[in-house]
Amino acid sequence: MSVSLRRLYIRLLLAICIPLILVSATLLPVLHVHMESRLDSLYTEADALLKVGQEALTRDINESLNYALAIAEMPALRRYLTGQDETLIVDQHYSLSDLSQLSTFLNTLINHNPRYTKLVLIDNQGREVLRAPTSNETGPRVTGNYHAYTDYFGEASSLLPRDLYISPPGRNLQFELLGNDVIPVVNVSTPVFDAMGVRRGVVLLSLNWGYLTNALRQAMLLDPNANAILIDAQGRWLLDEGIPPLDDASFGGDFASLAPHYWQAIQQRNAGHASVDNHLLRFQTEDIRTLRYRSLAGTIFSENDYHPWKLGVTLPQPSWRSLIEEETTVLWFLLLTYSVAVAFGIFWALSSQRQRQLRKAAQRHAHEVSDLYENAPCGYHSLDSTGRIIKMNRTELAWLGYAEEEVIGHITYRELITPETRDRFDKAFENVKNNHPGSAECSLLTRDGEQRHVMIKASAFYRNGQFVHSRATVFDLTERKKLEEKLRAQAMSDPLTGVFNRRYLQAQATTEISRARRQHHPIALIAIDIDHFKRINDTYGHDVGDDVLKSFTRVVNELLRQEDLLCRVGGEEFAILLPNTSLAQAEQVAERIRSKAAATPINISEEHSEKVLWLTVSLGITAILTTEKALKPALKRADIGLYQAKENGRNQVVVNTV
Ligand SMILES: Nc1nc2c(ncn2[C@@H]2O[C@H](COP(=O)(O)OP(=O)(O)OP(=O)(O)O)[C@@H](O)[C@H]2O)c(=O)[nH]1
Repeated sequence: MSVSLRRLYIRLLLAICIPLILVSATLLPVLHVHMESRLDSLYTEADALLKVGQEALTRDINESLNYALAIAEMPALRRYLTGQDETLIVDQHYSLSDLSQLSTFLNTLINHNPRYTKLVLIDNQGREVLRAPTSNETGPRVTGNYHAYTDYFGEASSLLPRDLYISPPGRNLQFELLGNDVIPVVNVSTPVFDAMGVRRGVVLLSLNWGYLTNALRQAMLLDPNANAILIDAQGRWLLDEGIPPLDDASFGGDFASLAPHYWQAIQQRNAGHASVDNHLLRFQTEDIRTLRYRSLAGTIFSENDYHPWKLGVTLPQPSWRSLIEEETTVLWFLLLTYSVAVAFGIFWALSSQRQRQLRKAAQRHAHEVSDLYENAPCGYHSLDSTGRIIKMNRTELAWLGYAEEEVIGHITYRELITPETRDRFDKAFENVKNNHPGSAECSLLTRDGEQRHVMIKASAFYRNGQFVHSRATVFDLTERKKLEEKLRAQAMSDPLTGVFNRRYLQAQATTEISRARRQHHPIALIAIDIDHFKRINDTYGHDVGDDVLKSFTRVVNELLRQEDLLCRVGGEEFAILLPNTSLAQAEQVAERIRSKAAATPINISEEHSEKVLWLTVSLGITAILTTEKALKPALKRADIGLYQAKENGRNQVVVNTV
């Protein structure tokens, strides 16, 4: 995977993740606050429900206790119970109709109040003397039940007036009539005293515990999700039905083992809140013995290990999911925000990738341009209005042999130009400063003292009508000049021997003649022809003839001054222009050539063997008149001398005077 592609993927990942993080960072506090407020209201609701439930339960129990006390203090009941005491003389005034009235009253009371399951009057010996509701078979009279060993009788027998004993909630299995439902009951007993304050027995009132606790459940109906908890000090379940999530609980069940988490939370404190199994538990301790809601009771007794009870309310706690599901508008808004953010992020990732590609392309382009500027095959420079160099490319610096820091801002370009060509530069630079194109062919002086012939073409950079700097392109003409020189030399020289040719002789002769005229110097011309050259060609071949020609020119050149001009004017014919030379001097030169040629052996190789050739030359000499405009007449005269030398037998010099 390429680096740029990997970078794109990372950016896309960021584009998706960063909005997600930002949206989550925004959402979480909002949801958290929301959750907090939900929890607060849940706490408030739990408190309210607990209070309502507690009041309902308390009110019903207190009323029941008050009823028990009121019954115990009924005069008719007291009288009846006193009459049942065998140790006393039977009350003559207590008739059967009184008993019937009392029984009817009590039956009515019990039958019409579902809160109670039974009422039993017990004498001091524990014998049951009256019961409501009454069985049809037995009538209101004694049933024969004996309560002497029951807790409620035992406890109430020793209580003071208005004291009460409350039994632990339990099933109504003792002395119940067969056919009655088995239901949870609480037995409340209180002593009965006669008007004289003598203890006459005990009143037992069995409370329908399911009915009483129903008030608690009714209170929970305020919230369909709310459930009540009521357990005794040992962790026994005191409601006749279970609650979710304790559906298995039944009256008397071991709550502590059925719901250990709840039990653990409840057991630790008397009251408070706890979060258990995704439910909020609000609970408090209730001691039925200390309930004093409009109570007439004195002291209330009970068995200690049953009290106090724990009364609680559970409410399901809000979950994050339920919270989000409730806030669908917020959820949609956040999803929209997230989508927009992701879309924007992806757009950003793609566009930044594109920008990066463009930037890279621009950098590459700039680099290419810079490279082209710096390493172009021509020089580039910029000059300020004073001609100081403000920019110069590497190529031109290399030509000149300077480092950039030595040139830029330190010297004027003019200083780099030879004095001979400086005027051309100055003129061209003036043109450029006047916003006209300027060009000049100049020679640059390099650091090594060499010269470079260049063509400078420049234009001006103007801003707001003001000259800012010049921009020049410099073409190196040195090589071209050399080539031109070479071509010119080639055009002027004989390709075989390297000496000048006839054209050059004629051109140079004009110059030399006019100089001789100006300087009043003599000037002479020698014509030379190799004798019997044809024979050499014919005998040894044309190549050997060429070698002989080259060898001869080398011999002659060694005998001449630098200003003398040896030229090949024909096949084996040569001419020598001798500036500043008199005819006599020319004759001496000619003689030297003749004798040297005749005395110089020429080595040739023929069919794998070395041979030596000897040759002679004939020469004609003439002086060039300064009145003559061209070489032609003098050349003719020299040729005549040459022919004469040939005629005379060759290998000789003939002077042809005018
Ligand atoms: N090898 C060679 N031979 C050349 C060249 N130019 C001319 N020649 C030959 O030079 C010879 C000149 O011959 P001629 O004019 O008869 O003169 P010669 O043989 O030197 O006789 P004289 O001049 O009378 O002494 C000819 O055979 C040409 O072909 C050349 O460049 N190379």
